[in-house]
Amino acid sequence: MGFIDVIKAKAKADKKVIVLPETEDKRTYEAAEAVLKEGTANLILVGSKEEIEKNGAGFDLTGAVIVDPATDERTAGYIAKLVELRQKKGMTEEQAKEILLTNYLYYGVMMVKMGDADGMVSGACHSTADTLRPCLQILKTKPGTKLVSAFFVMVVPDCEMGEHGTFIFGDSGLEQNPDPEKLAAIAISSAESFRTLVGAEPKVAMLSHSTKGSAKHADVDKVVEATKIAKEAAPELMLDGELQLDAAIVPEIGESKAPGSKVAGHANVLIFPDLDAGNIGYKLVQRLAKAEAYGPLTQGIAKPVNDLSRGCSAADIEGVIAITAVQAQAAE
Ligand SMILES: CC(C)(COP(=O)(O)OP(=O)(O)OC[C@H]1O[C@@H](n2cnc3c(N)ncnc32)[C@H](O)[C@@H]1OP(=O)(O)O)[C@@H](O)C(=O)NCCC(=O)NCCS
Ligand SMILES: CC(=O)OP(=O)(O)O
Repeated sequence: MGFIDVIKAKAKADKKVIVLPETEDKRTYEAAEAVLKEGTANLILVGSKEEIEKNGAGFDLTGAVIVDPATDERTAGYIAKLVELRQKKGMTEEQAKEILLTNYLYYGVMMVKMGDADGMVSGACHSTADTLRPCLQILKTKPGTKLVSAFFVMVVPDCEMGEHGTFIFGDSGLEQNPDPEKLAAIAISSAESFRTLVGAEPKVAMLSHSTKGSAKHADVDKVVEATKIAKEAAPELMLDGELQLDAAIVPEIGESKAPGSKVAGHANVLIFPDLDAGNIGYKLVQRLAKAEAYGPLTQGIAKPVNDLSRGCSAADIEGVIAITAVQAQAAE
């Protein structure tokens, strides 16, 4: 079985409730129909009942629960809770009401916060900033974590590198220019995500345009420092840097450029030095190597809420729903 089939089987074994707030997008219904048919999750669709009936016409949504914020009896409680959570940021009751009645992403996040759903998937027709901001503001980081970051699971066809073609790319979605401490935190979280989702031992490469001092620049120094911090914080983790991409994943190049490294040539978790590299890198592999790309998935957050690219397909949404359900199982 491939990566996503294993994830779907896990999701089915202990079904979770996932919220889909993008009820204006046809791909949401296409994905919802497939998820309900396969039984990977129970679904809540958030939006105006009339709009959902109109936009979802022609799809079999049997079993999906429709939640209309304008009429749902929980809305008043969500408004009060949002005010309580964001009062220090100046949020008034009128503002909270306006947000929750008009922005279904905020409503979906409040359903997760209040325990009325186990996770949320959004981002097919909203930018990453608009998708993740409500999660960061309302759900916050999970205990023991200071940083939320984002990663992709990449499944490259006909590839023996990584974990038989499966990799995690981090951060490819959220932290724009992480300093060494943040880069180290992204690496450690990405290793944990790899264990949870791929079920294999992570081998983490801290990527750079330099391998073991072959180039000199402040950008290289940042990755060297991040590698040092990560090794100190997680000495048991197989992690090395700074490594160029070829040295990280091609065994013979790893051996020649970084002899003696346990990670070089065998990395399955790739940590990019900044979001430019991470976001461009995942899209290159997705589009040119025709890899499956699931994400941006979040890590370090209190409850699972995951993003999508606006370029995603319904099958990508279906995959991310199953992954979100498995993250919810793991968080229990
Ligand atoms: C996600 C993002 C929107 C957050 O930044 P922002 O909108 O400027 O929001 P703020 O900095 O005001 O942060 C909002 C809240 O989230 C928190 N936060 C922001 N980044 C965080 C992180 N990485 N981890 C934990 N909390 C974070 C802040 O502390 C703040 O909390 P508060 O409001 O309770 O004080 C921003 O990092 C971003 O735009 N990232 C790039 C996304 C993108 O375009 N990706 C490319 C496509 S995938
Ligand atoms: C992940 C990502 O790049 O998202 P989008 O394509 O929506 O900007």
